[in-house]
Amino acid sequence: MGTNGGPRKIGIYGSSFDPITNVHLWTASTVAHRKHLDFVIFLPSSHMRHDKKPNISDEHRIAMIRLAIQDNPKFVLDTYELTALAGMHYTYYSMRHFHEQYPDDELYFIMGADLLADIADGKWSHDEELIAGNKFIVMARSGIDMTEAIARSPLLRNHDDGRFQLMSKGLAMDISSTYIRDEFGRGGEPRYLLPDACYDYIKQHRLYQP
Ligand SMILES: Nc1ncnc2c1ncn2[C@@H]1O[C@H](COP(=O)(O)OP(=O)(O)OP(=O)(O)O)[C@@H](O)[C@H]1O
Ligand SMILES: O=C(O)c1ccc[n+]([C@@H]2O[C@H](COP(=O)([O-])O)[C@@H](O)[C@H]2O)c1
Repeated sequence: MGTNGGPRKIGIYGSSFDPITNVHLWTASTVAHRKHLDFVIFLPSSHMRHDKKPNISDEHRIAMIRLAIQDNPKFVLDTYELTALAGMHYTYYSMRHFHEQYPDDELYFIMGADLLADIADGKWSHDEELIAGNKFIVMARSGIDMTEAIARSPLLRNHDDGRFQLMSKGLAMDISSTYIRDEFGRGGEPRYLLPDACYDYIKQHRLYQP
């Protein structure tokens, strides 16, 4: 039960988390605060994804998410996609799983506007069922017009009944995992772009080295 006695509001934040960054944490916390979410599930994506292969093992990705979220009781790790069978590792199946796990709660898939544009361009699996059956919190990203992305896609515009909650973060903070990986790989110093414990973990395990 949520704080107001109604259903709980749960955000599901999917990413390869390769590695988790301070922007993942800050965006999750901003969304949770503004949208009054009871908690946010951090959902690391499968190594079976065709579009994004992780650069480190699932164990390392999980370990760093644990270190990053340990002090925040509203942040929870779920490894569902890491054990999903091939072909069942898509967001549609994950959301179906979470609806079964939390049947009385309101679920929101949290994503950046770049992903909304990808869905508009037909790049996601089971997009009809995913959109029809879910609600989304979409975070603005510079250079992407969210309302235009919805308008240009028949699928998105015909489900534009309030299920897309568009949110401008108020600050264009663009720390990417790619940038951090490149810095580690090329002798840079990405120290304050991710939690100290994750920085130390990467150094200790010599991750992202060429
Ligand atoms: N600065 C940001 N503002 C809004 N959304 C973001 C931002 N960075 C990432 N996201 C969103 O967070 C989710 C996970 O992003 P992801 O981890 O792929 O980003 P990334 O750090 O750029 O990763 P990579 O560099 O490995 O591609 C996606 O929904 C993405 O749109
Ligand atoms: O289901 C899909 O077809 C699909 C295609 C691309 C991305 N996703 C999900 O979107 C989330 C963020 O993806 P990305 O590419 O920003 O790391 C992550 O949970 C992925 O599993 C999902």
